[in-house]
Amino acid sequence: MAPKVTLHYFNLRGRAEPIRWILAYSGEDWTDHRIEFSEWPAVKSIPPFGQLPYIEIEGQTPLAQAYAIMRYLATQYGLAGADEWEAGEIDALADYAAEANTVLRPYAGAMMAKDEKKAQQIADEITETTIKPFLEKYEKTLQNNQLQSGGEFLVGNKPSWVDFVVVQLMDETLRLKSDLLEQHPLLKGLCERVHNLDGIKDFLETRPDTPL
Ligand SMILES: N[C@@H](CCC(=O)N[C@@H](CS)C(=O)NCC(=O)O)C(=O)O
Repeated sequence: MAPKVTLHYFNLRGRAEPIRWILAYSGEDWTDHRIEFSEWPAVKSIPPFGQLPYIEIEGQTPLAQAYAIMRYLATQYGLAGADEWEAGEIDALADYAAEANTVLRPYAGAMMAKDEKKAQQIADEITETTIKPFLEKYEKTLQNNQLQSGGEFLVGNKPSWVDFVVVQLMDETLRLKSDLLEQHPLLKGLCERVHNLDGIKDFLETRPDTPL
């Protein structure tokens, strides 16, 4: 039996959500520890860089930084590509998604400040401009991968952690604009496939409803 993982994050989807999907997919027992904002000042000194998310695994020192955590867990659970080249391709697509997530951050800031008018204004702007090129690139990646390897995921012919990162990004942008994927059928199909993977389907049905 693999040592049990505890994931610490706020009670939000945010940076932890694709980590949760990796853990849910793994079929292993894990703990989804959600920290309230009121508790945070008292525990901020615990994680390595004073930030969330971080994970604890029995017998190890804590591991922080969302992408480092995902890479580590994905390697444990067969979600990090078939070889080192695929692992590199996965990293590249994940780093590209990190840029798209940066675009979404002002929206998250406005939501956290409970300024819904400003959040809506930001959502309208970014969905009309900055998000579209990301969608086009991911749609093209899926098209190329289908031609090259017959795969229905972003890299190779099985799911990897970057599928989870990109589908979460799609989920978040769909909350801003519900018809965003109408012109991107392959991305829409990827979202459905990932949402229905073993472990992830159950997790999505039972996760807490949070604003971000
Ligand atoms: N590069 C880090 C960034 C982590 C980060 O900014 N975490 C935020 C929450 S999303 C946080 O801990 N904020 C509270 C604080 O810094 O006190 C990662 O990807 O994990």
